[in-house]
Amino acid sequence: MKTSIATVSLSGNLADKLNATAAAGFNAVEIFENDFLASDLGAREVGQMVRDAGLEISLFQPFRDFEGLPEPQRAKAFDRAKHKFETMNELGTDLILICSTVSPLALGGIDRAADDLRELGEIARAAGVRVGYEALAWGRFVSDHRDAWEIVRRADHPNVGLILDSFHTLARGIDPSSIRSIPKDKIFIVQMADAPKLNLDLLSWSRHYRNMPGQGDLPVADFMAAVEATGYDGYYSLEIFNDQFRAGSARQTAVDGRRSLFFLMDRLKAEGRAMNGPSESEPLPAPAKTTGVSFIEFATDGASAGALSALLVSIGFRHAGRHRSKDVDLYTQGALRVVVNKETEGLAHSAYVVHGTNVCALGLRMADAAAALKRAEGLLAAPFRQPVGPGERELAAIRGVGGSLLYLVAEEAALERQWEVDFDLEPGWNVHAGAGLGVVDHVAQTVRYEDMLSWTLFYHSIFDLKVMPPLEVPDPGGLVLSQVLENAEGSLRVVLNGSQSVRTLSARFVTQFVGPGVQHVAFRTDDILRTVETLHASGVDLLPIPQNYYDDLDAKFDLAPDLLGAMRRFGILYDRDDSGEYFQIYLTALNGGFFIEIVERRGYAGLGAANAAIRLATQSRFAPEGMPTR
Ligand SMILES: O=C(O)c1ccc(O)c(O)c1
Ligand SMILES: [Mg+2]
Repeated sequence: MKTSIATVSLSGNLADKLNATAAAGFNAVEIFENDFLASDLGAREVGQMVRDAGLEISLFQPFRDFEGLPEPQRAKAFDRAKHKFETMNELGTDLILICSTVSPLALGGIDRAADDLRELGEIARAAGVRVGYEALAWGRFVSDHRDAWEIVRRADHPNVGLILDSFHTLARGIDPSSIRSIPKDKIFIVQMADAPKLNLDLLSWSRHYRNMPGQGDLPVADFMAAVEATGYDGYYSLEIFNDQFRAGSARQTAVDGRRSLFFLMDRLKAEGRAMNGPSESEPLPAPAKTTGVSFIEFATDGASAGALSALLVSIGFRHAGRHRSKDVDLYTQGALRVVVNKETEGLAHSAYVVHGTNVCALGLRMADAAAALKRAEGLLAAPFRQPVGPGERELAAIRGVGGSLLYLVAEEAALERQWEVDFDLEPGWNVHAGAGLGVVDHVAQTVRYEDMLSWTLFYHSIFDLKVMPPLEVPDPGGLVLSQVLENAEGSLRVVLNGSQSVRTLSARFVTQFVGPGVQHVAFRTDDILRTVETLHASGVDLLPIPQNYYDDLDAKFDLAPDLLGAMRRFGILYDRDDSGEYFQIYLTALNGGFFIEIVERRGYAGLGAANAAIRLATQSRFAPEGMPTR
């Protein structure tokens, strides 16, 4: 697959955009005219800069309001086009995009447009360039690729072809299978974009809310499958008008873009819907089948480790062993494995220096870690290796949120004897029931708002995680966008939170305290009342929940008085739906804002969204020192 991206999709100046495009490994770039006009380099120099970056120019665009004009505007439009053809020769590209006219002066008629394009095709031929015609979804006379194709067909000129853009076709609900019968040689380039379903006029929707294929709600896979059915082997070029991307990191957006194209193409290959030409690689291993969190690793130092281990012990963990060669301790409870790393070098230490005490790594358990690593690398994740001592296990790892690590732990490696290899363990280290916490229920990572789509794509493309409908949760300081990703069994749930407001707890965690990373971990118990009583006895500070909440629960659900009484006393939150019942408690946050949640599920599949606003309001009242509430 040949990949390309339009400069309009990326932030920064032209040099930033080209560097980001090249670094992400694209073959080519579409030069948006404004990016060229705003550059202080001439066309030849820009062309040279593109080639020096190892890229080609797939397209120069857009050229507006060309077809169907009466004289004298018609002659003027042809003159304008001739001038652009000269610029194209200097840039070193042979393809220009003409988008369907929105001019109030233009006259309709398929043949009139076809005649104009044929005449332009002759001029283009003389200039050694080609023109591609695209139907804008809001075009005045032409707003459907089928009409654009009919015009191109009637123009019947080798230098005139069609440009397809998934947004314009899919946003209007046009069936993409109409593409299948278009001869591939007449498709000059294919532009790819997705978008979330919104009730907005087509133009505003397109100019502000496009996103990478797979990040939105349009059937982009069906569109691409239809293009593949023609045998098309030209560029797939991302053209993403998005306000967040324009403000975000060009490098990140470019990587996301290429990842999204690979992800989509890989899905088509797996479904037998891709062309699979001779130069195409094999499909990647299937999305990694996960089975849960194997371990959690904290980075800390000698001075801060005391508070962390006291917290762990207070909720039922016990110190289970010391690493044989590193300043690393293991804490266990049920099947939970928590690693506390106080090393003074290596990644954990850098993570501590930059972020303070924080979760620097997560071990994800999966059926086939080697295949997962191959898939992750194929989807442009950054692999990570660090030195291991003699005889110690080496786990595959990739970089995740905030530079933290995701260890890809094969089921066999998650078995207990592996801990015995690396650690000097206490007798009975793995049979400690503690306060009844057994497994990790979910892990919540707070990220910058503008990175929400990026991390969603990261998890969704590499692992077998479904993207649940995003939620907006009110915090007293603003809204928090919350995105859950989970596997079919519910054994791995990752929550991504991000907030545009600067005053929410999430935003302050990212900007003032830890930075992007794990803000909370939820452990699961089979008996919330027993767990909460154990915690109470060991003096754990639980987040007190307002009594109003319980009055409301009482009115809403028919709860046994004893149970409701215990919930009131300890601050247990509750939810019930068709799937079952859910109980949650929160510990007050550590300095820096990291906190622990404990849940019990009785069949329940959700994450207690109905309680999130109460919890956030209470947390912001009880924000620890170092986390000012204003
Ligand atoms: O929004 C526009 O005007 C515009 C311009 C060029 C394109 O290729 C496109 O898809 C949209
Ligand atoms: Mg387009």
